Parts: sequence; C-alpha cells; structure tokens
Amino acid sequence: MVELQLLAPEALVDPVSDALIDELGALSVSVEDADADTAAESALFGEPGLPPPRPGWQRSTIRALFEEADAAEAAAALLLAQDWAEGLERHAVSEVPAQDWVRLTQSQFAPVEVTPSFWIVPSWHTPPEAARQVIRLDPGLAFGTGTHPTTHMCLRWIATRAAERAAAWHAVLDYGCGSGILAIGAALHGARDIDAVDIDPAAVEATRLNASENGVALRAGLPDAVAAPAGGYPLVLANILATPLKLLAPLLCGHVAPGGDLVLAGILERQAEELREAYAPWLALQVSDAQDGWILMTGRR
Ligand SMILES: C[S@@+](CC[C@H](N)C(=O)[O-])C[C@H]1O[C@@H](n2cnc3c(N)ncnc32)[C@H](O)[C@@H]1O
Repeated sequence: MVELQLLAPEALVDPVSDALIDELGALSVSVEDADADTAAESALFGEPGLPPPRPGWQRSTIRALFEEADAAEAAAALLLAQDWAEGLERHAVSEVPAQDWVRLTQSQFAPVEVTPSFWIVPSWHTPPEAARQVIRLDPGLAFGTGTHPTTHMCLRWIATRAAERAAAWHAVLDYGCGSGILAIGAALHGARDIDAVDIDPAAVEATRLNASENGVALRAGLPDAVAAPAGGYPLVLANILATPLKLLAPLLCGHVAPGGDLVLAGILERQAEELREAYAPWLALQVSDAQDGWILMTGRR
C-alpha cells in the first residue's frame, strides 16, 4: 500500500477528496489539521452524529491510500494540473508499512466499566471476573459502543436504578437505539418487552444482531413500525441530541406511562434550560448525571 500526502487549503478539501475517491482510484482518504499541535491549530468542534461544521481546516493534510505508487503519482500529477486546484501541494508518496489492521483496530477497544459489576466487553476480550452483567459488543456502523459519555450515563442510570425500579420495567422503549446498547443494558437489568427504534435502518439491523448475540429478546424497527403498549412504557430512554429531543418532546412524553421514567441524553450542560422548558408541559426534567460536558436529564410522569 502507498500513501499520497497532499496539503490543501480549506476550499479544496472536498473537491480533492471527491476526485481522489470518485475519479483517481484512491482506496481511502483521510483529512487532518496540517497545523495540529502548533500555535496555528484551530480546533473544529462538531456534535456527534452531525456532519463537521466545515469540510476541513485552514490548511489540511489529505492522505490517500493507493495500491500502487504509479497510481498515486498519476493522481497527484493530474490534481496539480487542474486550474481549480490552485494552492494544492504534493508533499510525499510513501510506502505504508504492513500492519495487522484488525489487531490494531481491536487494540483501541478495551472493556468499558459502567459499574464494578456491569461491563461492556468486545468479543475479543474476556470479561473481568467481577462482571455480573456483561454486554458483548463490537464497534460497528451504528452509534453506541459504551465509550461515549451520553451512552455511559444512560447505562449507569439503568444499573443504579434497577434494584429499586426494574420490577416496573415490564415494557421499555429505547428511542434512537443505535447499536441497541441501552435496550440490551436494560434487558440485562430485568427489563422485559423491549421496543428499540431508530430512523436509521442500519441501526435497526445492528440492534437486532447485537440483541441476538447477547441472548436478548426485543422488537427493533423504524419509529413508525412499533406499536406502543396500552398505558405506555414505564421506562423510555432516548439518547439523541438536544434539537431532535426538543421536537420529540410530545411524542416521547406521550409514550411514558403514568409514574414512569423518561431518561434523556445527548444534551450539553448549556442546553439544560431549553430542554426543561420543552418538556415542562408534560413533566419536570432534572439533571441526574454529568460527564465531560454532557448531562443526563430525567423526569417522572
Ligand atoms: C447518539 S446515538 C445513540 C445510540 C444509543 N442509543 C446509545 O445510547 O449509544 C442516536 C441515535 O438516534 C438516532 N436518531 C436520530 N434522530 C432520530 C429520530 N428523530 N428518531 C429516531 N431515532 C433518531 C440516530 O440514528 C442514532 O442511531
């Protein structure tokens, strides 16, 4: 494998990346801040699940992988000859050392402790001895490996409330299920009759697969495909983002059974008040947990 390294101003990041993949035979393209770790670095902050706020940095390093050096050189020459590519620079074409990519990727995902007895463990690891509830989960296309603070806080809420409340969790809704991690976590803590929904069909598929690999029975589908039980759900979990959560307030609250719990995540600390206001017609939200700038908001009907 050979890597072509280019330096591009922000306006060229998208067209050059597209040309490399669509026209010039690159196997993959990655973009990094060329000024990272220098005084000129300017971080780009985005919300998870949303596209980045800008396509690239003021000066971006574009790395494209090719099978052959000739193809990488030809791609560079063609790009540099384009009149729209002014400011593009060729930095290097270099051999990529052979690596065990599977092992390298796997090494980045260690078991995650939610509580001392509740763990998320990738399939290539052995669960720790103290683990009593274990979600076996490998990183995949859908969001939710347990490492993100929003997922983590939801799972911690489930684990710490289960002793007192799980008897009531005879119907649970995981809205925006991603990998299905919250639904599976709830099932391991005694929840039954679980519906898991997501607008992304890949997430629905991932949830079905992950549930089956964890021996958990649930119904997964698109939001319209799930029929809510009469009387609602004693527990509704939704880890999405503040804006969709505000729009979904009537729907989510309508699903919570009288006396039931609503657990919301994907909210930044500064968004607490907007969420409180959006949900006030139905229930009083409170901040129940906080981690790395994110908060967990919960309420009872
Ligand atoms: C941040 S991920 C959370 C995944 C998982 N529940 C977790 O806690 O890790 C949010 C998920 O919500 C889904 N989603 C976003 N907007 C939605 C909507 N309006 N209705 C249903 N699902 C939605 C996304 O497709 C994504 O899978």
